[in-house]
Amino acid sequence: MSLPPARMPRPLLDARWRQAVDALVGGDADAALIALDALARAGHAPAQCDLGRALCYGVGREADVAAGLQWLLRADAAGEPRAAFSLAVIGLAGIWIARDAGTAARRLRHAAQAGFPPALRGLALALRAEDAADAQRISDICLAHAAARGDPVSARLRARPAFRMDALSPLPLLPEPDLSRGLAPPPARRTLCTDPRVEVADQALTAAECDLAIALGTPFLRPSATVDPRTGAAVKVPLRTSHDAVFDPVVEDVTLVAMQARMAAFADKPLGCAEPLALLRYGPGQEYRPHRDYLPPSRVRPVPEGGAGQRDRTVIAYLATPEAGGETAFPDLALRVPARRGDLLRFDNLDAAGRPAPRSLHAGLPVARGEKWICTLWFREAAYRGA
Ligand SMILES: O=C(O)CCC(=O)C(=O)O
Ligand SMILES: [Fe+2]
Repeated sequence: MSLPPARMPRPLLDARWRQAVDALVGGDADAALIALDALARAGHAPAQCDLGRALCYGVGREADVAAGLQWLLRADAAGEPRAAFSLAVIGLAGIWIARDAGTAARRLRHAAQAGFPPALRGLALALRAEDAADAQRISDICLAHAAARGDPVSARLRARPAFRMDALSPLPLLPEPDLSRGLAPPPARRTLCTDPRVEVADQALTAAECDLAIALGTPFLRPSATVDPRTGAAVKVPLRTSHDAVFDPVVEDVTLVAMQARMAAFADKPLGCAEPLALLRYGPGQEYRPHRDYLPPSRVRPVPEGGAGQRDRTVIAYLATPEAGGETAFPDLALRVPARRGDLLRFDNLDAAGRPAPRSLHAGLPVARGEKWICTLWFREAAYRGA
C-alpha cells in the first residue's frame, strides 16, 4: 500500500529523496522533479532544497527563479544547510535578490558548521583574508574537514600536507566571516588609455581566489574553440590555442562569486550583465591571436528589443604568472599588460557612442615559458544572467 508523502515516515521520505537525486544525476530529470515536488510539498527540507536549486538554475526544465527561491527559503527556514549555502551564494551575487553580505555570512557559517564541504571551503577561504589571531588556524581546520568529507578542491588548497581522517579534531564553533570586504572594488586603478578605456587594478585578487578558480575549473578544461561569425557554430581554429572552461552558474561557490563581484565593481557594471565566468590556461607556445571581443551583429539582441546587447566591457583576472611571455597586447594602442597573478585588467570594446571600437583589438601573446591562467568576464550592455 502506498501512503501519500505527507503521511510517510521520515526514513521512507529520505529513501524516496535519495532515489529522486539518483534520477536527477542519472539524467531522468522529469521523474526526479515530479518526485522532488511531491516530497517538497510534504515538507521534506532536503527535497525542497534540490527542487529549489533545479528551478533556479533550470535543471531539467525551464528555470523559474521566483519559485526556486521560495523552495530554497522554505528549506533554509527548516534548517537545511545546503539551502543556506545556496542562498548565501545567491545573496552575495545580488542578481536574483538584493545583495546582503551579512545574511550571506550567517547562512554560510550555518552550512559550514553543519559540515557541508563547499561551505567549509568558502568559510575557510574568507577567513584567510582576515587577520584575527585564530583565523588561519580555523581556516585550515575547515579545509581539512571539507577534504575529509570528500572535497578534492579543499585537499588541493590546504596549506599543510595530507592528514589522516582519524586525526581530525572535531569542528570547533566557527566564526561568521566578513564577506563584505571581498565585494569592494579594488582601492586603486591605473588608467593606461582613455580611448578606448584600458585600466589595471594591481593585486586585486587574493592568492586563495586565484588558486580556487584554477582548482575548480581544471576538471572542465577542454581545447578552446571560437565562434564562426558566418554560421555561429563553435569551431576549433588557430586563433586560440589555449584550453578553456566556462563556469556554469549552477557551480555555486562563495569565493568565486566574491571574486566576480569584485571584477564587476572594477568594471563599474552590475554582475548580472556578465556572461558566465570563463577560465583559460595557456602553456608554452599557446596564445590568443589578435581579436576583438564584441560579437557579430547577428549574435546580438539589441537592448531596446529586450536583449542583453553587445559585449561592452571585458575584465581579465590574471591567476598565474607565466615565467616568460603571455602579456595581453593592444597593438593599436602600443600597450602590453603583463600577466601578473592577482592583477585585474579592464577595457572597453565599444566607443563612447556605443559602436564597436576596432582599436580594442587585443591578443594574449604566446607564453614562452611556464603557464598562464586567466579568468575572463565579458560584460553585456544590459542584464544577461537571469534575464
Ligand atoms: O589571454 C589574454 O591575455 C587575452 C584573453 C582575451 O582576450 C579574452 O579572454 O577575451
Ligand atoms: Fe579578448
